[in-house]
Amino acid sequence: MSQDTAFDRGNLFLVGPMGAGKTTIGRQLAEVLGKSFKDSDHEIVRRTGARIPLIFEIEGEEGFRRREQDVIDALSAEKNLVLATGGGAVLKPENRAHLSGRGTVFYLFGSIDQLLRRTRRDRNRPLLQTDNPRAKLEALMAERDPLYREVADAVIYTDERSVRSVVKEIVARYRHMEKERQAK
Ligand SMILES: Nc1ncnc2c1ncn2[C@@H]1O[C@H](COP(=O)(O)OP(=O)(O)O)[C@@H](O)[C@H]1O
Ligand SMILES: O=C(O)C1=C[C@@H](OP(=O)(O)O)[C@@H](O)[C@H](O)C1
Ligand SMILES: [Mg+2]
Repeated sequence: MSQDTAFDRGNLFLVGPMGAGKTTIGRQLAEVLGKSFKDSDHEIVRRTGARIPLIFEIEGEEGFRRREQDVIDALSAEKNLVLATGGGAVLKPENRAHLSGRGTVFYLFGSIDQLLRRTRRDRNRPLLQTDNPRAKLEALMAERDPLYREVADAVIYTDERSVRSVVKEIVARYRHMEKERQAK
């Protein structure tokens, strides 16, 4: 599918590591743009009736990824949506194809220090419930950063920046893309 068709669906998809701010930024971005907001993790929890740590405990990461794939497939098919994905959504090639083919993808980037600060108090991310969350985040970023870049139309730096300023930058860049699209 061409990138133009992807743009015309009116979808913005947020990808990036845990703690980049996808859920927080996504909700505000949707409000500013007058679009609906969905979060793939929230949808998984809603459909399953179990919270993420319990899904990991019972079904393992593999079970979670299967559920995530179903949800990404369904949500990315909607229109005029801001979708915050989970940090591992880019792992499956099917998800990457849906995200890049059905909307405009923003990679929210954060340094390891920043990601650690934003995730250290939250017990809801099973992958970080380890003795060394820094090493875990480093390993995940080494594997996933190329995948985030592969699907992204734009990379947004979030370190030391307020939610408001990140939202503002995404809106500006999206509006610019819209203008370029209309000029064609
Ligand atoms: N730009 C930011 N500045 C300060 N705090 C932020 C920023 N973005 C997110 N946060 C905070 O970091 C934590 C993790 O954000 P969240 O949106 O859950 O990230 P993600 O969905 O990418 O894992 C939340 O407590 C959120 O309020
Ligand atoms: O990076 C990951 O593999 C995960 C990220 C989480 O979402 P956030 O990126 O919104 O924290 C959630 O999907 C799950 O705990 C797995
Ligand atoms: Mg999130």
